[in-house]
Amino acid sequence: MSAADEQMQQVRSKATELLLREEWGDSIQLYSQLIDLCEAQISNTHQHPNPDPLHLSKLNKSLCVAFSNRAEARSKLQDFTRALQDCDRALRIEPTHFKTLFCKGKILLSLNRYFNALDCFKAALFDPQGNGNLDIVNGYLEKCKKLEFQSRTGSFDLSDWVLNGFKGKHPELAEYVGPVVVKRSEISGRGLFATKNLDAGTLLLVTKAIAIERGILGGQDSAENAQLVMWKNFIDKVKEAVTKCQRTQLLINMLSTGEDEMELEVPDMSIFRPEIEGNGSSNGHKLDMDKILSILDVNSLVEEAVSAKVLGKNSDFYGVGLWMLASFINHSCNPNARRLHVGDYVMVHASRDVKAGEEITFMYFDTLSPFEKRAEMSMSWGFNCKCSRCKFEGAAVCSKQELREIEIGLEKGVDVGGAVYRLEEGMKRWAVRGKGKGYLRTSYWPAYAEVYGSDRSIKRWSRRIPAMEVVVDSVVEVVGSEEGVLKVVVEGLKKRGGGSGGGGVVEFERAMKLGRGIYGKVIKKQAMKTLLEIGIQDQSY
Ligand SMILES: C[S@@+](CC[C@H](N)C(=O)[O-])C[C@H]1O[C@@H](n2cnc3c(N)ncnc32)[C@H](O)[C@@H]1O
Repeated sequence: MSAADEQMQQVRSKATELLLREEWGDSIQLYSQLIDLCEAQISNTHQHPNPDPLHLSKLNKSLCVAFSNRAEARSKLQDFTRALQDCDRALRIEPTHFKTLFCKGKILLSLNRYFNALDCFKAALFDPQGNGNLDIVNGYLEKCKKLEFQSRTGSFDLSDWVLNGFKGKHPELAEYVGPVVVKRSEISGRGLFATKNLDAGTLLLVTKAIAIERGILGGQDSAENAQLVMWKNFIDKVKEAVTKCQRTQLLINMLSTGEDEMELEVPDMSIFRPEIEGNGSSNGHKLDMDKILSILDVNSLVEEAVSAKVLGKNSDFYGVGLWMLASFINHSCNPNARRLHVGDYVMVHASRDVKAGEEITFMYFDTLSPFEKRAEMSMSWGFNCKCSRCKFEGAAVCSKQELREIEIGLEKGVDVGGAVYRLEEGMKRWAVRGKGKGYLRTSYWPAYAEVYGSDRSIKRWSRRIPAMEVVVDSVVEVVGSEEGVLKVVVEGLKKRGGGSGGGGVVEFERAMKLGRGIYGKVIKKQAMKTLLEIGIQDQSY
């Protein structure tokens, strides 16, 4: 054995040992050395007048395996762009190399490039080693097919998981871009718009977080600290994601920093489709950390644990993340969409019927509150809300003083029934009708909910204030389906002893429609029925 061969042998066995010990960073270094040694030897051999074909073939085999193993180590460190480059270099030497095809398939799958992943797993079956791993490869093939179908058609079904109380591993999801397009918005900068008429519950998009950080918050002081630590970790994760993937960097750079939004470019929808290949690594590009921090301030979302709330569990769970296409959705206090967090994915669906061309909006903060409170929350988000409801309530000068008095009364603990009555009478005097009435009822919904939830209040006020169903319908017209509203409807059904087969059939149907707006069509009708019936029976709901 030549000295060069011996040196290669030593580096190879050390690199393999590190790979087996899962010391990814160090094994990458050694495989890089091995690759250099192999390439130098191959080039030397080619310079020989009579190169030994057997030796050359062995060297090529070694080079292919070194690229393949370095790809595996890089993929473990989520450095997918460079891992894919290694896979391609290995496959140029040996196009059916099983281990490389398998590794490349798995990387493409985690990048949500289902169709390309499918091709890799299919090709892996042609390698003799593929036959030995038939079950595993077939398992991946099936998974790719399922996700590719979901991503193409938007057919998701979360019924079993939801009915199971959101326990256990969440279902596997594909990314999906539904009937939506990014366009210039009258609210601010760019926004997302419906490309066709949609009914409540229609799925609009499913997208995986660029980065996410979760934790459990303790009491007041420790909660603030925990939140700060989580925010720092989250920034580090985003930084890492941007460094490792140029596509991520390009996408993040398209997001708003909250300033000069009218100047921002309107992206083509193709950039949100995961099948579009990124172009190389982001090495050499300088990160503008100040810009990224502003982008995170403006676009990060806190996970809403809808599942926990609906089941009556109030957890200290907190999660913050960045989801790309969802970042183009503007806020409105008159929203028509909701988001549901499932694992690292966010699913956005219509929370009421939406017309083609209408802007898709969801709420960044609680909109079941009065104008002034919403204005404060909007300012803490760094903008002055320009939605239709805020424009209406901001301009309703005649009623402002009286509304303020109602609010102060509620803060001081006056009889809520009296406050609701005063508001309803006020709206008659101010000639507020239609949607305007819905806007104000929504702003004071917690007071209405308290009245409808209390037997004593209802007994006293029911003849002087509108029926619960009337108010629910007008509030839903404004904010779409909402958990707090559903809760009041379910409470009403409970009191009547109603279920799907009980007395309140119309009320049950109303609850079903609300449920669909909250969860979307990803929960099938029968499962929604069962979920509501559980809620009606559950004392803690
Ligand atoms: C997540 S981005 C939404 C997409 C953004 N319009 C864009 O062009 O990228 C959030 C930013 O959009 C603007 N925005 C969202 N909703 C708004 C609203 N209701 N009124 C005014 N500005 C809003 C604010 O500048 C906010 O910081």
